[in-house]
Amino acid sequence: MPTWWVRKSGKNKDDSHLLDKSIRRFSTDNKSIPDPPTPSRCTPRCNREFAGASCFSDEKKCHPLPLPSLPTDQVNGSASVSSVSSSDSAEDQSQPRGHCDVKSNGAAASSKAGGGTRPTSPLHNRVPGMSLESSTGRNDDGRSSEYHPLPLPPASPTSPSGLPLGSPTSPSGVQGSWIVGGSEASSLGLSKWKKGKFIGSGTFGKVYQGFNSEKGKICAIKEVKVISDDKNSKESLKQLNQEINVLRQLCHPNIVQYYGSELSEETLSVYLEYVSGGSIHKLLAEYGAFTEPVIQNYTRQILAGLAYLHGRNTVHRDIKGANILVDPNGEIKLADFGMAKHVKAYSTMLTFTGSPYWMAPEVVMHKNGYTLAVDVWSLGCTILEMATAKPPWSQFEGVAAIFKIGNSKDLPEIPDHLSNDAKNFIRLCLQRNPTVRPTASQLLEHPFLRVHSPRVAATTSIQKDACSRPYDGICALPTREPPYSGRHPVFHAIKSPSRENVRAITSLPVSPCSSPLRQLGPAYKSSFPSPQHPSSYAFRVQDNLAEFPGSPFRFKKDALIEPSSYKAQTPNSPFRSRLV
Ligand SMILES: Nc1ncnc2c1ncn2[C@@H]1O[C@H](COP(=O)(O)OP(=O)(O)OP(=O)(O)O)[C@@H](O)[C@H]1O
Repeated sequence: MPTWWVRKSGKNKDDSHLLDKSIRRFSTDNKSIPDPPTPSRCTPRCNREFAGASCFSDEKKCHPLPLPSLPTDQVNGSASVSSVSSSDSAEDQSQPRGHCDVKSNGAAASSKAGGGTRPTSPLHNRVPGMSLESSTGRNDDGRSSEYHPLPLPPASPTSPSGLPLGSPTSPSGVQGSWIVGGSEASSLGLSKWKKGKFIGSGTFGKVYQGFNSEKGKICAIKEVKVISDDKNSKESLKQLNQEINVLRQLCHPNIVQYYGSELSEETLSVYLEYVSGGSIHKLLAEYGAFTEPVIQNYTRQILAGLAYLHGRNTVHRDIKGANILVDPNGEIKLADFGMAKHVKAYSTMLTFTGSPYWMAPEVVMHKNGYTLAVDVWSLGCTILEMATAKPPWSQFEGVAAIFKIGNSKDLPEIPDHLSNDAKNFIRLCLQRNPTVRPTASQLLEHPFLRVHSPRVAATTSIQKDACSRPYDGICALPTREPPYSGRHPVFHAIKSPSRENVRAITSLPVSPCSSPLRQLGPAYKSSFPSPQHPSSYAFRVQDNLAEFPGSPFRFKKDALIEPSSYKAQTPNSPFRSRLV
């Protein structure tokens, strides 16, 4: 057994001075007024953007936002509509799930599997100065990103040569209406994807089911409204754009597949693989805590997705039950990449991002930034969530929990009924020193994930083979020994990055997550409420600051947020706040 399996948690220096420092940053004149408990969804996140690190403090780094309702003459000659969307070729879309052709440069793949030339994706009508990718029309890594893959359904026979100018946009919000962006349908200004039933809302938009009436395929459409001069809309668009930029480069059976995106006058829509089982969070709320074999199976798949993600130097930063979807076969799909970020070499990520209860100590303490290891901590928390149907530290209110995470040596309670392997696994994930936390790839070898049942092994094997198309010409997926074999998983062409020395791929600005959209009314609430936290409460911000009663933590009002929109971060109070 590798030594790190049995390594005790790294000795934790007394970090109270750091926390004190954090606390001292908060002003003391506060008059917070507790709100009544909120029944809203349990997706609390925090975001602390430090001066200089904030997206808003460095506009150049920000993704330009779509400019809604532009005069028609600005729209690249368009007669009436600014529509930014694109298409993967039919080839891409015709692949079964998992056969993806991920394009890192935004360009259509140049050749078919058979060697022929495949139709390229359309160049979109681009609004001057407006890009889904960046202000320069390039990704931050300098690669051109002139267009997105079109949201064509899998198995779509043809690819469009371009979107028509002046495509009519369907009225958003009308169920069953057509959405601009299809292939042949482009001549009609119609998409093959039809917006269907409402699935749920997140902080930054609503999710609908989409249906392709030609192929009978189903997708999920994540949609954000484009509202001129609306800060919330701007924030949501940034967040979704961030998600697009990360997701479009990923292809893994345990990561929700990106199909394409589209910007119309009214909405930014992202087309995603539809995962019908809902989130782990939802399953826990409906059916209660999972048994150990289920936890084991899900954990293995979460780790496979994470190992792939980390192999691309990308950190998810919001791993938790609500962001992990389960399909009817029990396949896990990591979702909600709005917080995800590529890790830069030697860079320190100082954004305070994530959901408090799942947040790693180094994020809370903002010690020298943080790395891929934050996802491993959150995984440990998610395992506890699966085992107890509650987030870890749930006996504490939001800031008290943050205090506990950041300034104590305590571990969250680990249920006694779990096996020793499971307990050991959790403890490894929850080591306070991130440098001794095992990587996702290493954890795949842990005895806890050893497959005892040949059925589970077969399932895992099928999943691994499913996504066999290369990324950038290199197969980035595990194709040899499955991780449960007890040997180190082999990820072709992926080097597990050293946490201290990760190569920069690109760095995309992370939108602050303090969007008030989390606090808004029913329209923004998920159709599936989180289980009530026993000690939940909300609070209101007065002036610029708010604090939890009896807590030294204070939250500065986000520049973009109306004071009344703040809520406390409890497991069922979905707020993101910027700590200063
Ligand atoms: N690809 C998908 N397939 C099926 N359902 C999905 C998909 N993506 C999201 N959903 C569901 O849509 C709802 C909203 O998801 P979304 O990712 O926008 O927000 P969230 O993760 O629930 O919350 P937040 O963004 O605040 O963290 C959730 O109920 C989620 O389970």
